[in-house]
Amino acid sequence: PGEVSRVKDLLYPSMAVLHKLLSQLFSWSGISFLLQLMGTALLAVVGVWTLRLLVRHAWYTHRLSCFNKPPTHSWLIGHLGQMQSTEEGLQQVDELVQTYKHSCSWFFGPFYHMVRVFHPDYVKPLLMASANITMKDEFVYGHLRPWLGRSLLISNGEEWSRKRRLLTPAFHFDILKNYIVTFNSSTNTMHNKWHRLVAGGTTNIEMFDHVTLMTLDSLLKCAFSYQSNCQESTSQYVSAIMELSDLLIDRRFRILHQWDWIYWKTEQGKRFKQALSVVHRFTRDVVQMRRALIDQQRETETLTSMTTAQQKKKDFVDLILLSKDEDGQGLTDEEIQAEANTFMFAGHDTTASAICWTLYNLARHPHYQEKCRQEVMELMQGRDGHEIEWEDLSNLPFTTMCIKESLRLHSPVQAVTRKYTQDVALPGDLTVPQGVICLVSLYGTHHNPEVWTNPHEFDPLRFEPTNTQSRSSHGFIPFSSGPRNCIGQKFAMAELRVVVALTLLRFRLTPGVNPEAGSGSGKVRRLPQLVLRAEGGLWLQLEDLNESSFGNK
Ligand code: HEM
Repeated sequence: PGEVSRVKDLLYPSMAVLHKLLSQLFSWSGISFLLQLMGTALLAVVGVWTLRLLVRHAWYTHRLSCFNKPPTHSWLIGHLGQMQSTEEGLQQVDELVQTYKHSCSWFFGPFYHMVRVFHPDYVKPLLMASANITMKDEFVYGHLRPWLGRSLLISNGEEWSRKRRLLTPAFHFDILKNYIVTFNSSTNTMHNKWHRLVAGGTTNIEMFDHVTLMTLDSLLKCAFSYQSNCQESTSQYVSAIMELSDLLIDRRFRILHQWDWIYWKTEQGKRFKQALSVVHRFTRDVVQMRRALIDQQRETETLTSMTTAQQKKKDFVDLILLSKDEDGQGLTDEEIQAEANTFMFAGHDTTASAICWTLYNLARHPHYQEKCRQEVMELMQGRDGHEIEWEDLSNLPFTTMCIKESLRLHSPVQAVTRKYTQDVALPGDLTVPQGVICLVSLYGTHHNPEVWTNPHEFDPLRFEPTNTQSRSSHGFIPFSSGPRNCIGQKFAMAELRVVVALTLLRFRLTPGVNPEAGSGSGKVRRLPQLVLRAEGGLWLQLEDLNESSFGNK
């Protein structure tokens, strides 16, 4: 009882103080005091935040004053809203290139400053800068993170460099050789569909629908050895990938959807999450299954037979599962899933866009189309059937020139963005300050009249070896360049050559008509989204040059 009364003695005074304080707070004067306190705190936070923004703004305005700045709508919002993902947006880039020749500064008021670069001499120091100081910005790449995790495309620094070392062997020529059979068979499936459509009287065909399914089909076989049959019937995984790509584009144009906490509550955010769960479940299951298989083989097989088993493995997931760094460490299952998702994301739309625009350019230039066809026919002379082999790829020089010219004129990727942790010096005493977003315009560089005469004309002869020697190394950069260039470029170039060669062997192409646009001018309006597309699709007329069907059905 003595202890209890001591505790009571101690507690009662403090309880009394607490009671007084609470009653004061909950009295009218207390509430108003509390509100005043909160209001002052809020004002202080907003004040500090605004001051920080103003100082940052003044700092970047000063540092970027060496760059030309196109006129803005207002001092507050700057160029916000002036960059459009439309045909007009691309024409605006042409105007910037005409006017400013190499670079200009840009201001997405009230927060973001940007440097836009579109001349090879200015692009080069930025793309060739060490990967240690190069960063992918969350502002631009952040929306990809829920899908791609911390993968090669969006990671930075040491994490990126380790992943790049581990993944590079998967794109070695010796590995890519094995995929040629897949490129042939996926193309055959697409051509058999075209063959049936033409036989049934449908000759006007939208290319992106068909070619995107074909590139997804072939990537699924190369990445996961998965026979999705997605060109012939609906695949839940493929539909989910397409949904994710569409939703990413949609999100770009909705200001409120930029904040995750708002986005995930919207109808689009919920659809994104749903599609994400389909895609992630698929990749997780494949990786876990393969890991189990490899572990099982390790246990049961001798070292020699293991080597043979390893050699037999051909798909990306197997190769990545087996790759180890200098310390004998490989990637975790989560990391492998992220990379597999990235290959699917980065590889299907880009290659589809490149194929569609190449076919479109050849349709518009029948003499070049015929020259390519002759080249392919000579190559295939005396052979049974149509099968492009690895060794054939280097024997298609003119077709390759047409593909490259198409990649210049209609680059699938319009621009890449970077940030640097140090200042980067450009020619003419210009400096890109650390932390500022740099938009390297692949489109602008490829259409810069200082580099290319008549840049809007399709002229494959630009890529004749004698003509390429005198050109700047950074005038042609569809796969970007430097340490963060495209890891899949040889894969893509091989697939492009197989698809274009087989298509020309089997079909004659002429410009088609978008049925919804009616019989208007037929002028194609470019649509720069995640990759370059065409408004209302890209329509071509097909004439079947062969009676029978092709290869696998
Ligand atoms: C014609 C087809 C393709 C084009 C035009 C293309 C273009 C590009 C470009 C411009 C970049 C740099 C992106 C940036 O810096 O933000 C890039 C990066 C990348 N690409 Fe491709 N790509 C193509 C096909 C592929 C394929 C088939 C794959 C995989 C199978 C692939 C995988 C990647 C990856 C993983 C990166 C990130 C590399 C890194 O940061 O280390 N790409 N691609």
